[in-house]
Amino acid sequence: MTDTLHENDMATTSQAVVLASGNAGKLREFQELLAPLGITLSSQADHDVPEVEETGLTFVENALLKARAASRHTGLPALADDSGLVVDALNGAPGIYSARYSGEHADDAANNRKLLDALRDVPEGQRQAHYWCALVYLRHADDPAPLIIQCGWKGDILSLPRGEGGFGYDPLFWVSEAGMSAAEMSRAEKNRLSHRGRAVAEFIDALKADNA
Ligand SMILES: O=c1nc[nH]c2c1ncn2[C@H]1C[C@H](O)[C@@H](COP(=O)(O)OP(=O)(O)OP(=O)(O)O)O1
Ligand SMILES: [Mg+2]
Repeated sequence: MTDTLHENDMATTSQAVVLASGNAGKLREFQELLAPLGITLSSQADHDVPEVEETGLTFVENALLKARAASRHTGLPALADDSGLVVDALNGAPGIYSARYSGEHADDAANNRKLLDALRDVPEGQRQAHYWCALVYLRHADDPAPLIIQCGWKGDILSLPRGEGGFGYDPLFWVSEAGMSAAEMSRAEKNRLSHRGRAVAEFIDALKADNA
């Protein structure tokens, strides 16, 4: 990701985009990741976008639903992220249900407890997982050719939480090449390695090509 602006970035500077998410952790990461581009990111809460039901069966379907609803409501281009944790030993659960794993209005702590419980009898060495991020950008609500980027991030599920940073399942997500959990990383380190950070880097390139 570049941190300087070039001439042909002008079309992307001061571009108003709505982030179709109600997740404060995601919003913070997106603001950090997109700040160098001069994109003015507002959250859907700023526009009173009603929450859309995530009825898709894949991350990408849900990201499309969220982006379309936010763009329709605001008249702005919309960026949505549908993401979650895919655990091999659980046949891919919690997957698209990651946010709702322990109930419809689940919080991160309850979801983490449920994950630890589900993996109680799964030994070290069999606790592989990956985060997945589907990023969708709609130029307008009826955009037939959205920008779609998907990235994963491999890790292992710990038996006890570690670290205070990040959000969601980060305290249980061990990244062996970094020797720490995602919640022990600096924000910059997580953004450099993570599913979302790398998807946003690819998105920035795609947006530049789109605006060129
Ligand atoms: O980097 C991450 N670090 C930790 N946990 C993460 C991460 N990325 C996704 N996750 C978890 C959080 C939530 O349990 C689910 C996302 O669910 P997802 O529906 O995409 O988001 P959400 O409902 O929290 O907000 P919204 O749909 O309004 O964007 O995956
Ligand atoms: Mg959601």
